[in-house]
Amino acid sequence: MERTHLIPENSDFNAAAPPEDDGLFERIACGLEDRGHVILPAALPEPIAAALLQYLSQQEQDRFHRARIGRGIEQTRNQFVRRDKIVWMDPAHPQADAWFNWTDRLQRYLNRRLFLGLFSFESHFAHYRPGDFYRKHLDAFRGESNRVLSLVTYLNRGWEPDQGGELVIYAPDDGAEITRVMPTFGTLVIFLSEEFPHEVLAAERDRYSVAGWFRVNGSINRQIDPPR
Ligand SMILES: O=C(O)CCC(=O)C(=O)O
Ligand SMILES: [Fe+2]
Repeated sequence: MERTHLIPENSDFNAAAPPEDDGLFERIACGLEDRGHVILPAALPEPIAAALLQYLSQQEQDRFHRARIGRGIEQTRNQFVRRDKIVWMDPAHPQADAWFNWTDRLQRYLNRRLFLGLFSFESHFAHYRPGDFYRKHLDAFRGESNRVLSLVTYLNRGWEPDQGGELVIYAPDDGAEITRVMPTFGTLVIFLSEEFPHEVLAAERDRYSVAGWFRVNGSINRQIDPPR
């Protein structure tokens, strides 16, 4: 059997550097350069979204746990700030391959294009049940974190405008509302972590997202900075 015929040319199997990503990566770079944030509806390539959905479907609900606010000993389970449940993604999981491949290529593209010096990436699934929220917050505080870029995408098919669950993004300077993003399937939201306060409004239905952070290397004494 000629196996080469099983894999069409220019298919996503060539994960090394599909040129079709460059248009998308460039749109992201331009948005970040001009405004510090970018919102692209239905932009995540379908095979990657599909792999994420499959990975998500293999996560038993009991693997989701309450997200903690803060780090180390200061971590508290703060029901007033956020109600979602999360599960960190494992880069070694077979269904995580497409996602981490893609975020890796994006990281390299943005480093080349914007000299961001991004060094690592971590991400988790989040599940918001009906009524769950995440109050206005920043993903990183200047000088206290090495999170540079926040990346969010959504895994909800058929989301309707009246179902709530929007991500509200506020301006860095005067705190005015900039935009509301519906959590529709494959929508990409990318913004500077230290700059943009944002919040997740309660929804009428279950809301699934992936949130991730690109970090710079904050290693001290030759210890590689541990993620999270
Ligand atoms: O799900 C979203 O729209 C954003 C989530 C978020 O802000 C976070 O996890 O830090
Ligand atoms: Fe956030």
